[in-house]
Amino acid sequence: MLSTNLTRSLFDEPDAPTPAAATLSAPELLATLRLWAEQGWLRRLDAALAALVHELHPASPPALLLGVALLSHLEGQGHTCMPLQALHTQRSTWLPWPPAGQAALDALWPLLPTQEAQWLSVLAGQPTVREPQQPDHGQPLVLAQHPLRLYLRRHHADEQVVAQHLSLRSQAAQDAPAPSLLRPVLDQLFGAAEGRPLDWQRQACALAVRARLGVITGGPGTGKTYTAARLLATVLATTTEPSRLRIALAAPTGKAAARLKLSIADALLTLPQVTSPTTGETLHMPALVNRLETARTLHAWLGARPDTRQFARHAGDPLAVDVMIVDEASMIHLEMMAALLDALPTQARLVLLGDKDQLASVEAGAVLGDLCQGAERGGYSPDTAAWLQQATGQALPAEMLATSAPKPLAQLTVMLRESRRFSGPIGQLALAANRGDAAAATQALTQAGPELAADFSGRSDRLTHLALHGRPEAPEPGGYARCLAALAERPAASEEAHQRWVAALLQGFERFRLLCATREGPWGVSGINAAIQHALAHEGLLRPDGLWWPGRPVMVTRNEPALGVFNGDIGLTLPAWAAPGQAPTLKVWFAQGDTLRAISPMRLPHTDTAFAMTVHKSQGSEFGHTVLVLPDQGGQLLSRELVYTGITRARLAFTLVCPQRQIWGQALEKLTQRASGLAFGMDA
Ligand SMILES: Nc1ncnc2c1ncn2[C@@H]1O[C@H](COP(=O)(O)OP(=O)(O)OP(=O)(O)O)[C@@H](O)[C@H]1O
Repeated sequence: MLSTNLTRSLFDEPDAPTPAAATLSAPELLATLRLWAEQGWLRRLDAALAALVHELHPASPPALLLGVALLSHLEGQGHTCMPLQALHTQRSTWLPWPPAGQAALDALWPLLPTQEAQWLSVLAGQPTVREPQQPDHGQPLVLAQHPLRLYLRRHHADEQVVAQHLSLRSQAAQDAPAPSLLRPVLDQLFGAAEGRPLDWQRQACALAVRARLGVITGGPGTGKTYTAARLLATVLATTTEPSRLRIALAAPTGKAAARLKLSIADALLTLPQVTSPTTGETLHMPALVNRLETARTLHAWLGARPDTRQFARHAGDPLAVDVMIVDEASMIHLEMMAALLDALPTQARLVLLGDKDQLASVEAGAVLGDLCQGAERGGYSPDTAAWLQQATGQALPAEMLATSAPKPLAQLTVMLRESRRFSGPIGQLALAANRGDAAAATQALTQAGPELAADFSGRSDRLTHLALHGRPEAPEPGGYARCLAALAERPAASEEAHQRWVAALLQGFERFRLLCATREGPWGVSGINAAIQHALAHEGLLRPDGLWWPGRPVMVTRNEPALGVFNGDIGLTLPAWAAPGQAPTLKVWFAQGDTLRAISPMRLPHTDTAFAMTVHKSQGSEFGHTVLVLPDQGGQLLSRELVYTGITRARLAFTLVCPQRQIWGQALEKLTQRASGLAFGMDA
């Protein structure tokens, strides 16, 4: 039933509801939401949550029931809250539903208040809604102000945890090395400062040791890991007992973690000699590299428990680390960041590395994006600028100083701007895509050298041919046929030879990958995987038989901590070593740094075939030749960040396959916006 007050207040509005909306009973509204779920505009969960709120409090106003369903829907799209004023003023941005869905929304839209004050009077005091300052009785919803936004309680709690920890960590650490101590260390690591252009890597090193948190963002090849290695050297050179420092390396995926460890170890070994101004001793880098533990996924560090949201490490039983460097931080969602900050001892230093322009995680929240808002413009306070000048010997340009009240997080964040590895045609394409400059991106794709190519033909047979045979003219031709031809060359001589064969096949497979925007449909992951598998079988390169067959590449789709593999890890199904006369069994092989892990397929029930994978799942990985496949229809998943992330997975060659040319332009135009209150929580 509609509450009488609400009905009256809605009818009093100039844009009074259509009678249909105004006379809708709660059961009718809930039935409509279920219908929307059947249409695919909402998830079943979204409609069920509205029903739960109604069940908890049958007098809940319809605006609340519809609002909850929309909030839950937005959560599924990666938002952590629903901005109530923006929902009204920018409806098509937050709810870009198809035309039929829009028409259905139109009919119920008058149920929703148009002004924050009206929302406040509808929601405040509802037994299912809590305001942050009110006692927590387990209300499923939280209403926060300035600006007014509605949360599912879990996200509000996580956001509070993150905001509180970040605020604490952003204060200058009491034991931060004095600028006079830092200066000689940075000069040894980066060369003398005088007469050199501003070096953001040097600034990043200095800022990251000033507080308990450092955020280093930058595009591919801008030297994030190069800087992180120097940062470690800086910490070691300025502490009194460097041999006791416990250093942890982490990333959201196993592949990214392994890559971080290799890059950091390489960078440490090529550092110039550094003498500690504290101890007077020269740092012994090989010893430090030997002491570095294997880099692990965040799930592994935190002790993720399968099928629960619980972690073994938390404030009551924290991680035993002094410095933690986390790469690919753009993939960390709100809940994971809350768990990480909760489990990290307060005195430990946290350094986040990542590219703020990449796709955010599938799960709700875009923490790195929130932290790096405005990073291009610096926003440093006069105090930070003076401290940096003393520590680095370089002055920040005036345009990098804050023009209004300086934000605490800006004082910890540095954006690296010069790409060292990514300056060729792929780099140019990535820059154009990141600017949303479709004309420049298309020109780069179609007129640059053999590194880049585009196929707008819409012919699936051409895509399958590309998947099998690559582009012979490209610096890394790619194509699965070449890689899988080695399947027939399994050595029988020795177990070592067999291991080398497995390692070479895994390496070959990593040189080429198809990345799709979508899962379903002929241009999505499942359709393309099926087409490639069929074509490889047709050419006699594979013999698919049941679910498991030699040459089947798989992606693990669930964390399996007991097996040492995690969601997103990629393996290849190959025979195990068998002594002469014995039948080999099939194993799924994973490369983990320099070692191979073989797991019985029976122990891996949660896997997908992975000739093609989603762009989302490719984050943290790079391939010699990357093929980005866009769908033939637009949709919510397409965005500039998705295209940019796809392009920046390519090391030597990139091919775009886009069956409808206008989809390319549409994708580049659409910049993703994720609702979050983190910045407001931090500034409060
Ligand atoms: N200041 C520098 N001087 C010389 N070489 C550098 C410098 N900074 C980075 N490099 C080199 O540039 C390459 C890319 O650096 P690095 O791997 O640290 O970048 P990244 O930002 O971590 O890249 P990705 O986003 O791919 O992880 C490396 O070979 C590194 O040694």
